[in-house]
Amino acid sequence: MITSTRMAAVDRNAAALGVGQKQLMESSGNAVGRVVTDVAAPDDSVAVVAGRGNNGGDAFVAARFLSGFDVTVHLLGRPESISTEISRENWEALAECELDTEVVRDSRALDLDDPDVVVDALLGTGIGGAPREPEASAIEAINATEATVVSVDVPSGLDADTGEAAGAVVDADRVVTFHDVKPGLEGFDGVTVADIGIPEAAERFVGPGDRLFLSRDPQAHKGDFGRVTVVGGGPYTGAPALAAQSALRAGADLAYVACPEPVADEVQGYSEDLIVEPFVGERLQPTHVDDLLERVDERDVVVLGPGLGDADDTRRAVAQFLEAYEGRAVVDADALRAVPDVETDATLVCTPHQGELAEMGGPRSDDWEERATLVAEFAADLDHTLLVKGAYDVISDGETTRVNRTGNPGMTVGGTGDVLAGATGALLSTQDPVQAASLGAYANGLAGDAVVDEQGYGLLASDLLTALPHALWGEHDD
Ligand SMILES: NC(=O)C1=CN([C@@H]2O[C@H](COP(=O)(O)OP(=O)(O)OC[C@H]3O[C@@H](n4cnc5c(N)ncnc54)[C@H](O)[C@@H]3O)[C@@H](O)[C@H]2O)[C@H](O)CC1
Ligand SMILES: [K+]
Repeated sequence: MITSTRMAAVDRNAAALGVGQKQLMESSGNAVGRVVTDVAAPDDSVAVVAGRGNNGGDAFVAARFLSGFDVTVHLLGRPESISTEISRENWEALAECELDTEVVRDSRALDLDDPDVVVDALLGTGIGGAPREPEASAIEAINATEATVVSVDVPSGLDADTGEAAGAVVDADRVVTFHDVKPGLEGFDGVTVADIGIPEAAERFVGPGDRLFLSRDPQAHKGDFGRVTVVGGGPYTGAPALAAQSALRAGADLAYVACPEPVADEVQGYSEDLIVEPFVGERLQPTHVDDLLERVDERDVVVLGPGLGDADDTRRAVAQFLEAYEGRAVVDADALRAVPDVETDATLVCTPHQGELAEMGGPRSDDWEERATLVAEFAADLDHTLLVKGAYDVISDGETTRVNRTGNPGMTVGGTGDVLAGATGALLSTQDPVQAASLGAYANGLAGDAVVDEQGYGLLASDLLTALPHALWGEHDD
């Protein structure tokens, strides 16, 4: 089962791995051609009804695999309005090959001429809202025929994620969908899921396509993108400041730092963008927990751990906080070792390096594939999401397992883990835990790669802060 955003992300990741959209379109079209050949009788007439997006492009390709039939390709709309290069190229190839094509400028002129088979390629996963004209009338025209209807990817008019039809929808006999079944097709008969050659790596490895999950709604207002509270500091002051600044750089609207009084001025000194909320005493202690829980109750995410130190009473405070907290939290550094022993309703993303994972009772393996399997098993036992840092970061909640390959040896410098924790915290306010951790690891590593490309090694964790926004939202030529 795959949602349309995840499908678009996998598509994009496949392209970044060198398997481009045009290759996928060729495979999609070939799969459609095979199913039509299956359902049609020799000499059947086939009417291909295509839209201006890649759904139509798939059908232009399919037409080339139907040479044994009497095929007419009807393009709904002007060729110059075909919305993608790869679709336009496939349309032009049909004309060059003198295949029977017709440009339908006005849907009333769409004459399907009573075909035996219709290939419905008007609208696929790119649909937005109820079908407008001329697609709406074309859908009615298709439904008015006696033909066997084969829909490309999804019946035109259907929302691939919800299975709802906001308006007209094609009454399909068969559906040829690509790569994985779409949620909206559940319960449909006659669905063929075609493998179109998307490499498993396009799903396994975090890539540029994963950034499609980030969106900034222009109607947004303060706080929509997360109020993040870093609970840290004590023996160390840089760590909570890095984590909080990183949360802002990764899109949080507000970053608070709850830290011991004696270091509050120092933490504030790092950046005026932080809202520092000191608690009395040298370090986090159980007496602070109730007030802390109250403070974070109205906020989105807590980042627990940077610079906390591992005094016994601090460890007890961490455990007590986690047991009572029911929100979303990133748990890092000294706070990690409390996790295996606490019962909590909180949604946690734990970000250990391999040494910290071992201290949590987790597995060790230098082989990333074996580590991915072992981490998934441990995450399932813990019932939380793990982001295990390494040359290959492994992210898993026990169900979904991703691997991130961005980053470089320059990032072993102190503080990069604090930056990762803060960025992941910001993302956790709008993304599901595995996606937040995947994007956090990807962006942190990409930022590190950008800094090292620019200046060579000698990277400072604070250098990542300025590179993070581009890593998440910038245009990349990958
Ligand atoms: N990996 C894969 O799954 C692949 C899928 N392929 C095919 O690509 C389509 C998605 O293509 P896309 O260009 O994003 O959009 P569509 O063709 O589905 O439709 C967009 C097209 O239609 C217009 N439009 C949008 N909403 C409406 C509406 N409500 N009324 C009228 N017209 C509308 C819009 O302007 C565009 O012109 C996917 O389904 C697969 O078939 C790739 O071929 C290969 C890999
Ligand atoms: K379709």
